[in-house]
Amino acid sequence: MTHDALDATEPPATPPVAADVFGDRLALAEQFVAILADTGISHGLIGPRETPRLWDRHVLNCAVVQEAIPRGEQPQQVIDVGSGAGLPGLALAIARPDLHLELVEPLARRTGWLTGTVAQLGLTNVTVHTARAEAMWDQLHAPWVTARAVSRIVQLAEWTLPLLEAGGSLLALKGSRAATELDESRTALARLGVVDAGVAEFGVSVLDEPTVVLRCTIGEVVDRRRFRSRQPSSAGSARRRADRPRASRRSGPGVGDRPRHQP
Ligand SMILES: C[S@@+](CC[C@H](N)C(=O)[O-])C[C@H]1O[C@@H](n2cnc3c(N)ncnc32)[C@H](O)[C@@H]1O
Repeated sequence: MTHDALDATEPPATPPVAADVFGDRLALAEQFVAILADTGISHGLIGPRETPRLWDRHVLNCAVVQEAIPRGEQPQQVIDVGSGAGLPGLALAIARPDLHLELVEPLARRTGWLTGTVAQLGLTNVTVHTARAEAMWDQLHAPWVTARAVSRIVQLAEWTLPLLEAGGSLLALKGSRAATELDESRTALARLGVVDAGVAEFGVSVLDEPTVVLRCTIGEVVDRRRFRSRQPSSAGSARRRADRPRASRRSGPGVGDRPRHQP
C-alpha cells in the first residue's frame, strides 16, 4: 500500500527497530503513535502529511536522545520545553520510566491534548505545565532540558539555561546545521554561562538519519538576574535581540574553545 492510500488516521506500521529503542515499552510507544495519527493530527499538533513518518522522523527520532541521559540510581528530572505534541517529552517518558518529564508548553490547546494523552497512556512520570519556559525559572530546575524545533540556540538558551541545575545540559534537537549554528553562537552562549558545548548524533545504529543534538552545558547555576533583566517582552523582540551578534558588544572567548566533550 502506498502512503497516499493510507487512511489519514491509520498509524504507520511499527518498524522493527522500534523494539530496540522502546524495549518492553513498545506497546505504549505504538499507542502514542496511534494517538498522534488520530487526535494529534485532527487537533493540529502535527501535520497530516507526517502520518507515514511518525515513527522515524518523530517518535524514534526523539526517543533515541535517551542515549544522552545516563541511567542513575535516582529518578532524574528532565524539562522538555515547547513540547507541542509531546516531542521529545512523551517519547522520552515512554522510553525511560526512570526519568520524570516536566512538559512546559504555553499553548493551552496543546497542553490540554498533552494532559489527555498522558492519561490515555497511563504515564505516571509526566507533569504538564501551561507556561512559557521563562515563567518557570523559579519553579522548575533539573539536570536536563530538552527542546526540539522551538527556537535558534541563543534564544533557546536565554529561555532555558535558568532552568538547569549546576553542571546541567540543554539538549537541543537540531538538523544538519547544528554545527554551523553552534559555531555562529559560541560567544553569545559563553556570555550566557555555557562552559562546554558540542554536537552529537544519537540513534546511529537504528535510524537512517540519526538525531543531531546540540548540547550546551553550564558550570555554576546561571545568574538569573542577568537573564531576568533580559527577559523578552515578546518572542519577536527576544528573537531579534538573541540573533544580534554579541561579539560587537563585548569580545571574549567563545564556549567550546576548549576541547569538546560528547555526551
Ligand atoms: C514548532 S513547535 C515544536 C513542538 C515540538 N517540540 C515538536 O518538535 O514537534 C514549537 C513549540 O514551542 C512552543 N514555545 C514557543 N516559545 C516557547 C517558550 N518561550 N517556552 C516554552 N515553549 C515555547 C510553542 O508553543 C510550540 O508548541
